[in-house]
Amino acid sequence: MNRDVLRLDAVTFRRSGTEILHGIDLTVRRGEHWALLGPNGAGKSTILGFCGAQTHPTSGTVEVLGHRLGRVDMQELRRHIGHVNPRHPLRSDLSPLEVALTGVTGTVERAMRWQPTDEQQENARRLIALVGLGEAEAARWPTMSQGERGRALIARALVASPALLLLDEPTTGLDVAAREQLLETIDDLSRADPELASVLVTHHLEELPETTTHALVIAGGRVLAAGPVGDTITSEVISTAFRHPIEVAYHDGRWSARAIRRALV
Ligand SMILES: Nc1ncnc2c1ncn2[C@@H]1O[C@H](COP(=O)(O)OP(=O)(O)OP(=O)(O)O)[C@@H](O)[C@H]1O
Repeated sequence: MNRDVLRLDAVTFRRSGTEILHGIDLTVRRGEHWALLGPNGAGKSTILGFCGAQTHPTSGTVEVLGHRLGRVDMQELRRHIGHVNPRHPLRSDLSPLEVALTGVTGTVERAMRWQPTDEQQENARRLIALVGLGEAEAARWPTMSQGERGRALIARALVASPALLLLDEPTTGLDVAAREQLLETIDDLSRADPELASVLVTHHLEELPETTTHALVIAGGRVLAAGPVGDTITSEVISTAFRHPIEVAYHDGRWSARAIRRALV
């Protein structure tokens, strides 16, 4: 069985006459959890756009779940990818369960004239409990906290049993407790389904889940380092990426970073 979930080969991307990505290679296999790290404007969201079958590269090839972009119905492919976008444009006052069910129809709002089956309801209810929203039946999207929204969106992403989960800065804007709870939820998902693969975009090492297996560090549209997380996230690589002297540390499954201050004399 082919274990590649995602494969980018020599991918470039050009917009408005400027090359934004220069020859990106990335292979994600089943059960791997990748972090995409880099400063503002590095090209992380653009790469996630390929992973999510949202955009085509200018040159190079992208294969998602065994299908080459350009030769496949992108909309159909997207049904098998769970994409958690913090700017999810939902407007109506759906409950967490209803938000999760929009993942079945692949719509932002509740689909017109559509009723979930008992089995779909049951599955969505199970996922809502899994992400820790089992007690939040009365919550409604417009007044949910950022953390509750993030969890509801993860349940929505999982409802179609995706092989690939994409998380775009899932913990941005959360307080420390909500961030830690969400990271724990992500870790639980990885442990519950050893075949699930994921790609998580962040600027912050502190926001990497413990279950992160690999990292790709990018700056200025180029890969600086990629591979197993422990070999890839080093003070040297992160300092180069963020163009500032930074010391990284790893303790008990979690990463942190701080600037190296010049000693006072
Ligand atoms: N459609 C576009 N037209 C022109 N430039 C674009 C377009 N989309 C992205 N860019 C540029 O490409 C670069 C990479 O953008 P991208 O959003 O992928 O970076 P990022 O690493 O996700 O950044 P951030 O961390 O700030 O979200 C940026 O300089 C951005 O301005």
